[in-house]
Amino acid sequence: MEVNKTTLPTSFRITGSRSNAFELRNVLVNVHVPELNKIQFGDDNKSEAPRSLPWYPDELGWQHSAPRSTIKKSPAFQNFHKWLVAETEVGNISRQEAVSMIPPLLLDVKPGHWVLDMCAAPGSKTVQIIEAVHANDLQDKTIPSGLVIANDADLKRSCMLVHQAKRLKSPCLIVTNHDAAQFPGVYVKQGLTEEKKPIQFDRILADVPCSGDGTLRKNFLIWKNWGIGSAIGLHYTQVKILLRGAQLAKESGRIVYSTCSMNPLENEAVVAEVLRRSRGNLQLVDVSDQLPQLIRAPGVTTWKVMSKENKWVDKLEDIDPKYQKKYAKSLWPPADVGQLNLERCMRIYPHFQDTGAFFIAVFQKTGPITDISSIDDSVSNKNACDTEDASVAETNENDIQTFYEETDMSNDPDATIVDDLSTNDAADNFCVVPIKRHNVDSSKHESHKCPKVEKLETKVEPDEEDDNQMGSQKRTCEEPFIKLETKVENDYNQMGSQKRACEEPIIKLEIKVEPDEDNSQMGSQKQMCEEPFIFLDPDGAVISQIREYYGLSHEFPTDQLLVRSVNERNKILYFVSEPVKRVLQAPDCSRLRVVNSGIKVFTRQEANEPIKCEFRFNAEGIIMIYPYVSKNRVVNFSLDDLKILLSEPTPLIDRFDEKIQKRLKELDMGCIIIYIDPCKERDAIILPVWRAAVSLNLLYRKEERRALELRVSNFYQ
Ligand SMILES: C[S@@+](CC[C@H](N)C(=O)[O-])C[C@H]1O[C@@H](n2cnc3c(N)ncnc32)[C@H](O)[C@@H]1O
Repeated sequence: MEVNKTTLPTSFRITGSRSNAFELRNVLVNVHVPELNKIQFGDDNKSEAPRSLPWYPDELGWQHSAPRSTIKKSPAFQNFHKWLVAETEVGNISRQEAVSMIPPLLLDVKPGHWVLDMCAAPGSKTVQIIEAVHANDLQDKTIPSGLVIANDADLKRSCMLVHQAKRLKSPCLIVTNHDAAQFPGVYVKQGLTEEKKPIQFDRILADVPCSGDGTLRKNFLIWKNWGIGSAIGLHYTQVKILLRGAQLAKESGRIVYSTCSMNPLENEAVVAEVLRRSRGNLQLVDVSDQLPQLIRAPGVTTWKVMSKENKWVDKLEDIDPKYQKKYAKSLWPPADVGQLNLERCMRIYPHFQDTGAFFIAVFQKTGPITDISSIDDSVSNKNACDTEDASVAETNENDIQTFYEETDMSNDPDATIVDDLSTNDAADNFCVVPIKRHNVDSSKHESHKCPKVEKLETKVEPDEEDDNQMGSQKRTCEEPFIKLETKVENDYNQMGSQKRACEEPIIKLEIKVEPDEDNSQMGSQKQMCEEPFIFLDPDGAVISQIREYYGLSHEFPTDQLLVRSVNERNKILYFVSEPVKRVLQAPDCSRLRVVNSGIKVFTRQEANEPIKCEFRFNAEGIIMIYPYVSKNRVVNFSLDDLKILLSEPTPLIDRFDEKIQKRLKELDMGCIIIYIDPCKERDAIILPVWRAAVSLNLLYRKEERRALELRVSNFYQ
């Protein structure tokens, strides 16, 4: 308990599948850590320099405990902090609680896997999953082939997730917004055949809402609001979510269940109940040999339930009969608890290795999980934890809620929300949900545009990539019928750059409607933004123009390019992986509330002078598409040339060395790729650049530019 009163160290991960992960780790190890080690802090003169988490693979997980005052005082720490912030902004580093890194590692995701992250927001673990799906990108230089569906019942939080995951630029991701316990089954095409089967996943993560008592070290409200009722109520939701996950897993698929709670009612009791309901078709996996340096305790096999009167109760029958129906029988250990291998679950306590607390159970599916509704429920308290009859379930859910509301407020999300959701760390804490049924009906498609998240608002400078100075229309909802006056307030919310879901400009735009356009859809502008994903004809005019101009190889699957507006002058072409395409094209895909998918690969460019190709590369997709582009539009730069490119927004071509000038002058105005091979141990830098009449313009957002500048300055150290 004493450890829970101390400050939690800050932890972060260097993203593992990115080309520069090892390079960044080397900068940390060789540049920052030695500098920080020179500084002595505190009374005991102990260094608080970052140290790697011994159990995290490849030395890519880190932790440091320097207090804010230290960071402020020390220039070395400030440098380190600046580096951390810049690399975090562009997605090369993720701030994440150390224990929260464990479930995705045990999920054992492989490239090409289909993965469902059931309760995914704000997305720390989704990011790890995406990294694992992309682990072979570097070796193969192939188009990633996996599928990651990241789902959350809370739309606002789904949008935070979009923002978070977007930095990884993955064409494999679909973000959805459903109650995980009712995640819809959609029929998808099997391989190359036309046969369609209900979607099933190789891997499922159920990082469920919980009471959050494992986050006591950073979430002070838990101290105040914790009560016995929250776990009892959440147990029900957790069983439903995990059962649905088990159903959606492929046979032989793996499911990881996790909570940031230490309470057996939310952990072993849920695991035991789901094992019972799966009738031998789920097994707990022994993961004791994995992450060997991680100190952990086994799952417990005995526990009690505390009654409303604050008395420990050994079995349901000992509860006052008039309240018995308020408790699920599955809250108590089942009679066969000894046979369930609950000791294979993993408990991490704060004092083990200076972290928060966490619970993890890893399952393997060995056979079909019978339709839950047909399971005989005679063993458990049918009333309290049944999915057979929705109305019964709902009544009981509400009963349990009301019952505990009388004495404590721990189920009130407002009482437990941390007050700052702007960092992952803080958002990680937001685990407690109201026990009330989510009003999410997958058959009804009310608007699922991301609402504005006031706290995430940020200013985007006018020289942002898509607001570039080249006279193009502002990045709006891609809707064709609105022309923005050039003077716009560039005040966007920070939810990522994909307008449809999350990038609603905070509207202070003067809009001018072109009178001669078809305005029939104007009334439903919102609707427009929710247009389905429209795949382009690979032999159509748009793709032919791009293919010809950039010498795009036929190996590049242009049939995975899509637009998100019915307008012919589509502004942005997105790319999705083949499995994502299969899902988006499923006949019943409309059952899925898709919040976001696809990475931007091409953007329509308008220029003052005639240009041969209307589309330029987009920074989001450049690394993926580079191997497929003819070298005719690629210019090799040295690090010195790169420094000139970064020295100002639009450096004149004449400033570069003569060879480069000559090469640039051979190329007509339009988009080019700059390729920099800094040295053997480092990965190439590949940049989209606009070659204007007399100058160059790096097509990067300012955060990306800042991180690149820092990286270049590190090359010179
Ligand atoms: C513990 S947090 C998830 C943290 C996340 N996995 C991560 O690593 O960033 C639990 C999440 O579950 C969501 N949630 C609550 N009830 C849900 C439900 N019935 N279905 C799906 N998501 C739910 C909450 O909105 C919250 O974002």
